[in-house]
Amino acid sequence: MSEPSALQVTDLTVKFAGITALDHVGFTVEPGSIHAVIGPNGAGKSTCFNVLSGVYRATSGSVRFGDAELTRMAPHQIAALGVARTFQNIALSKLQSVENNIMLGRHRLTRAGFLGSGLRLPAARREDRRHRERVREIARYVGVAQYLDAPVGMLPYGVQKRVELARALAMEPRLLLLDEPVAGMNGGERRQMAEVIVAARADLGISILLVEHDMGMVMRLADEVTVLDFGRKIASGPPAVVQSDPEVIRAYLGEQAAKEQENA
Ligand SMILES: Nc1ncnc2c1ncn2[C@@H]1O[C@H](COP(=O)(O)OP(=O)(O)OP(=O)(O)O)[C@@H](O)[C@H]1O
Repeated sequence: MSEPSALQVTDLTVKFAGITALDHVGFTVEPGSIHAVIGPNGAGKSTCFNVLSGVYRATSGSVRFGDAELTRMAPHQIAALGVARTFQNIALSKLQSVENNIMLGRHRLTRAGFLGSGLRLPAARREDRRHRERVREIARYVGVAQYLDAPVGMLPYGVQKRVELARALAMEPRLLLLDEPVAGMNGGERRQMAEVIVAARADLGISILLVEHDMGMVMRLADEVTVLDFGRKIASGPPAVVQSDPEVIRAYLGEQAAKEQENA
């Protein structure tokens, strides 16, 4: 077991042509905690996630996971450190079975590699069997074991989201980045997903960083919340404190007013 590591974001700035999407943002995800990043539309949440997982480059600032500096790493190098992510829009192979999709998460842990498994060498076969056993275990854990042989595209949306979580867990991560894990789900699906997230933290001891629009979910799940607005951090702290912060209320009321104006 490797030592638990904190994720430390310091002075993170990301500029696109003419837009400062993140402006000197800082926060720490403590080992074993659930940390939420929230904020109105366009606040910079996705940009932040994309920098943490190596998809976007930071303009300046630092992201450290334990001793590693992530800002200059490619996505696969970050994944190899034990940082797994899910996507806002499901990124699974729709025609492939649930089992094969979850297996993809185990690639970084596969020693035999493509050549060995392609030639069906005995060692590769044994390894493949071991990985498939773990995949079935994880599938049971997130409640999708009954769908292992089904093509992902045939399954209800809420199940697909759980398969995506299973694929991320199959990487045996130390830090899990969840991008809007309950977006588009109904009430029952949201509750199930929340239970799995809480259980994953408790049973596996991993840290979880989530971006989420569902405030009820954030308030129930998160130990710490960081609030962004127009790329700046405007508040941080435990959910109850953040919820009653005047600047946070103002930011969300501003968003509400903008929506009402759009609909008028
Ligand atoms: N690839 C990009 N190129 C140019 N501008 C971008 C890019 N990605 C994000 N932005 C801009 O950066 C700002 C922050 O966007 P971001 O998507 O990070 O916000 P968000 O908080 O995730 O919003 P939402 O809740 O709507 O997903 C926005 O002004 C957005 O238009």
